[in-house]
Amino acid sequence: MSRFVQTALRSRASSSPSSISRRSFSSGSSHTERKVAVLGAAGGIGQPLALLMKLNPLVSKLALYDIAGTPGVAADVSHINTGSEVAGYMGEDQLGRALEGSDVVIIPAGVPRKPGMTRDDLFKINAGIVKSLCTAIAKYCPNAVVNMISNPVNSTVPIAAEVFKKAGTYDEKKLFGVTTLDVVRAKTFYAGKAKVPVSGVNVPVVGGHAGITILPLFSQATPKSNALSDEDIKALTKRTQEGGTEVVEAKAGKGSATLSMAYAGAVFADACLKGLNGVPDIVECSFVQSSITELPFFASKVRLGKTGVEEVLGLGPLSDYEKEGLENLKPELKSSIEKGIKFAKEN
Ligand SMILES: NC(=O)C1=CN([C@@H]2O[C@H](COP(=O)(O)OP(=O)(O)OC[C@H]3O[C@@H](n4cnc5c(N)ncnc54)[C@H](O)[C@@H]3O)[C@@H](O)[C@H]2O)C=CC1
Ligand SMILES: O=C([O-])CC(=O)C(=O)O
Repeated sequence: MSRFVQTALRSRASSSPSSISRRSFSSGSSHTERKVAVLGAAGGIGQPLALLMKLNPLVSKLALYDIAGTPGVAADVSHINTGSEVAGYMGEDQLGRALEGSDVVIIPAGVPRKPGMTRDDLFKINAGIVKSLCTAIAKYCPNAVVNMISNPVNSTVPIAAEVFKKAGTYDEKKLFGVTTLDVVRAKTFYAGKAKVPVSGVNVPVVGGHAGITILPLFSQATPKSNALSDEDIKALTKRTQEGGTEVVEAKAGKGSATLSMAYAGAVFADACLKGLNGVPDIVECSFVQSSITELPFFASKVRLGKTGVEEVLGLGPLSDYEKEGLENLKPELKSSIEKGIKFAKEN
């Protein structure tokens, strides 16, 4: 079992981060030392996410953990001449050291979907993986901000909350389900249909992260477009809700979104780091503990700050179509949340 070879590769380039990285993940104080750990770092999401975090000037230490494959990924990423120090950790006996001192822990560990599966079909395997990783987080870096990518997010976030509660370390301000890919897709699809430059587009996406629980609020999209009919909005909503399935089917058995997810995960982690560093007015959508509906967890816009969630923002005015979508998603989201809580309580 423990033939795990430790690999701690350290590279600290003396040069400052490249201009590319500065453009990609901008501003904020880059002087605060921040450690980011990626759990599942050798996977389809983990590898490009490790690359993008290595390009982020706000990161000073990058810990790459997986049950296999991290020595190669860490060696590779560590040669990039940006300022952060990279270390690879492999196997459970090295998890503690990977986590110690982390400010942000990103979790893309677990199995992805194949065609014909729902995200909930991943519960059986991923629930246990998330539970054990969160148990270690509670022990080794209880104050870290946690970015949960592993599916089904609608259940894995409640599992994490229960694990932290049991350990006495739960801080609802520090637990985030990463729903940024839904926003990324909504922006791209809206810009394409409305024929506006995507760089200026914003679309809030609320609810959860599976099928109809993903509710893009195109009525609040900016810039406003008068070119879109009700039918266009319905089609954009459906495409956003099924964006993950579109990729799963296109990959035809070779997994789900990895590159766009790594991008989305890097955008969200960058926002968390900026918030921690005191950069004002950082707002992103995320699946968090919430009281804006009757459900205990809900995705909406949140303001990020020095302690994590500074404010959970309300839903704002909804169109009739969105109001209907909101009511329709609640039963499924409620049952996914309850499934996660039940699992964590019984295991
Ligand atoms: N939140 C979101 O928007 C999205 C979530 N996902 C989810 O992200 C997860 C990962 O997807 P991929 O990277 O494509 O899968 P993958 O199979 O390519 O990579 C998963 C990695 O997790 C590792 N792993 C398994 N058990 C582990 C453990 N106990 N500790 C640490 N690492 C462990 C594996 O060794 C593997 O390297 C899936 O659950 C997928 O559904 C995927 C896309 C979007
Ligand atoms: O669809 C999947 O299984 C992966 C995922 O969450 C996404 O791409 O949004």
